[in-house]
Amino acid sequence: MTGVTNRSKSRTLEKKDVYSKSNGVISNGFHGYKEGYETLEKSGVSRRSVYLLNHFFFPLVMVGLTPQIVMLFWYTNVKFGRSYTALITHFCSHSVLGTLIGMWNELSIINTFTAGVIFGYFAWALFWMIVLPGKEVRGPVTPKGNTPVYKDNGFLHYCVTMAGFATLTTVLRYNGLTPTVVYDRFGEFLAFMKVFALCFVFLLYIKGITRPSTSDSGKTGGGFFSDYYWGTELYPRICGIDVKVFTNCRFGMTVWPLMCCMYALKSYELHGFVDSMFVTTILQLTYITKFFTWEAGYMHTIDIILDRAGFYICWGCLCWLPSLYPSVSLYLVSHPVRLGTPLASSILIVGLISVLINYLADLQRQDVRKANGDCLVWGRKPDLIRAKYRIEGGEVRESILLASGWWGLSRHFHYIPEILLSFFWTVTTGFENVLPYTYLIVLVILLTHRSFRDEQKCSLKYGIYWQEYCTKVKHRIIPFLF
Ligand SMILES: NC(=O)C1=CN([C@@H]2O[C@H](COP(=O)(O)OP(=O)(O)OC[C@H]3O[C@@H](n4cnc5c(N)ncnc54)[C@H](OP(=O)(O)O)[C@@H]3O)[C@@H](O)[C@H]2O)C=CC1
Ligand SMILES: CC(C)CCC[C@@H](C)[C@H]1CC[C@H]2C3=CC=C4C[C@@H](O)CC[C@]4(C)[C@H]3CC[C@]12C
Repeated sequence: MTGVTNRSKSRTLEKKDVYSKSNGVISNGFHGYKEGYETLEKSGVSRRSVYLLNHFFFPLVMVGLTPQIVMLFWYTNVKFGRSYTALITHFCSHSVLGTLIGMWNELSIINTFTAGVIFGYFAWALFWMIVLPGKEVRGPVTPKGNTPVYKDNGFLHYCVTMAGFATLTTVLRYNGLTPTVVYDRFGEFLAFMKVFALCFVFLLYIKGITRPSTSDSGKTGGGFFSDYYWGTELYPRICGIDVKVFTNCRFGMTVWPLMCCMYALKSYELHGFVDSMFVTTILQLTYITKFFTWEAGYMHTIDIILDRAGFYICWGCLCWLPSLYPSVSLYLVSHPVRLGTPLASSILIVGLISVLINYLADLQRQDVRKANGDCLVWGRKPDLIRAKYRIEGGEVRESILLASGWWGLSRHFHYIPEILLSFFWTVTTGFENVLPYTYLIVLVILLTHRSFRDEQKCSLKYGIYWQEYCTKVKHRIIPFLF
């Protein structure tokens, strides 16, 4: 072990001069637009066009389209027999605008029941977020040199909320009621959340400019749409509550399992026990439980350290996530599939193995850093790169890049079990319809895009040390292929 550490140290010294010339300064959260220009300029695209594309058209298109997509996705589920073909045929005969107007006319967005349930849940989540105990954990140092501190009570919060839901369900059923009313009126919930979240993100935009919580804030320099989409603050806190922890973990990631349970219950009310629903529910709940046991690790991912609290992250977790992530369960409520015990248990087993691999990979890089490299990886001394980087102000820090174990197979190997897992929880629906595969398709796009964004960030942060990692571990996601 010492050998590895010493070797790394001397390598670092050899590189000192090169490092100071390399671009070792951490990106300030603006997603490396400068590098984007340079690459595109080389290919003949003018700086002005790239600027407009990155700062104006892309955010504008995303802010304009994704809220409609969320609603249309739900509408296809309930109105068009879960068929994209039927939706497109309707577009052709009634126009897209006509379809959207028809959809909105069917919804009463402002109703006290929907608002009551949503704000009731907010109050519940905030209450437990504040009162539940948790170890103090420190996030990574920010580009401006701040170190955010979190209370690690996510797993407890998850347990309390699931127990609360079980109790509420029992009480309601005892009185002849059911929580599956959320399934019946999901369109209203979604419409309310969509509008609420758009306004909330606007308030965050204003807050980031006028009353930021920390120095990791400010405009992106790309105009209103860029600021609204990417956010104006990295770690906004309101009355001590961390906004991103709330939107991502206490809302998005907690509402997802609640909805899975609600859909499973609805399916049970309609069809009795259905094995496909059972398998998909167990796989999703296992994945989410895994997330909460590792929540402190999530504080080191680009969602938290790079992405600001804007439309992408906050609207995404308040609206996109509850609509899309549990959608396989939603589909199975009206399309129950009987798999039979051998097939159901095979899917369950391979799905659980996928969660385990994904978990072990995330844990491995975390453990190696915690032990400062003084540990074994797959029974051997780890292959490490002690990468230096500079934070704003010039201070140099060091971080470990693991180049063996899961992180030696490819640079984002853990995305493979993540994708396989969602394939397994989706394949329970069979191959009749493409609609339940929407989440899987979006996930593949999201993770591929994320791998590029992350590598751009790491390359900016670590300079030649990142190049060294890329030389050692040649492939991005799929070993020997990509
Ligand atoms: N279902 C979904 O929608 C999604 C799920 N996920 C899942 O979330 C989890 C975390 O996501 P992930 O994309 O990994 O998070 P991140 O992309 O944020 O993690 C990447 C970070 O890890 C550090 N890192 C990169 N390579 C190494 C290495 N070789 N050794 C040590 N540290 C390294 C770098 O941060 P540093 O600056 O600290 O060096 C890098 O920025 C995964 O399990 C993923 O599958 C992710 C995205 C979407
Ligand atoms: C606006 C939209 C087009 C896009 C919104 C995307 C976000 C909702 C998602 C982007 C990254 C996602 C996540 C990253 C990592 C995670 C860890 C994993 O273990 C659980 C899931 C998740 C929290 C996941 C949640 C959705 C995103 C934030």
